Amino acid sequence: MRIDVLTIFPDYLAPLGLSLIGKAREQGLVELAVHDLRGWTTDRHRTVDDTPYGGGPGMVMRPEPWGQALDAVAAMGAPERPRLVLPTPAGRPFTQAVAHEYAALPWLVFGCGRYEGIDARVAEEARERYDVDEVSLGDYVLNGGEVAVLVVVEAVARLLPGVIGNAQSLDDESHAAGLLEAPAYTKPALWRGHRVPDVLLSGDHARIARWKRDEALRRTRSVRPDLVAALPPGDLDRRDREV
Ligand SMILES: Nc1ccc2ncsc2c1
Repeated sequence: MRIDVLTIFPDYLAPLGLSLIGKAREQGLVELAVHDLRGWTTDRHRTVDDTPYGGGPGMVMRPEPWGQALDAVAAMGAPERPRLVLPTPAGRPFTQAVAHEYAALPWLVFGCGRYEGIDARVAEEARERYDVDEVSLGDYVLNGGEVAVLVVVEAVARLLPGVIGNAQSLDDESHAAGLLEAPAYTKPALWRGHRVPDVLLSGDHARIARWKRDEALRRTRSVRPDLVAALPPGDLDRRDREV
């Protein structure tokens, strides 16, 4: 997978060179390039923002540098048509399903907005050369898209074959099968008066699997009933409904 990131704060993306993503890059599983948007400005002050039409507070990112930058990046991988991902509080929810969708793509280009956002014509015009996707990480607002890109890139890259050592762990984690994961425990069996549930020490794999399923259901019903309601009808058996 190729990943390009456009930002006015390239240093914000430095963590992508560490640990998991760093190894994925070393293994050639991910090819990452971070580009400074100011490289496509033409004035002495390298201006990327201006006052908003219609008034209001703050500044809006100018379309010209974005247009030039997106032209240049599209040309780097042509004739492939990349997915342009624009993190924004006004986007569709970024979920584990979207992470899997992205992980199946050959090329992601991320555009990091700042200020009050990017001139709306940039996303419109980019559709000529990109499949454009505005995504939200949740109902809160950051100062820019960079932190959101760090989250999305990690969520996607870890799904790529070979990036996670034990791929099986992807199957049991939260949201993998529409539920939150069961609580996890390790040694010691007794810690500050708190015992590990006996079933996990039983060695009875069928009972353990059932316990994990029950706990996942209980936890999901408690904090994310919306996820239980969204499960396909066939996913819950009669016993599940009794949990
Ligand atoms: N450009 C921008 C600004 C704020 C924000 N908050 C969550 S994603 C995002 C993206």
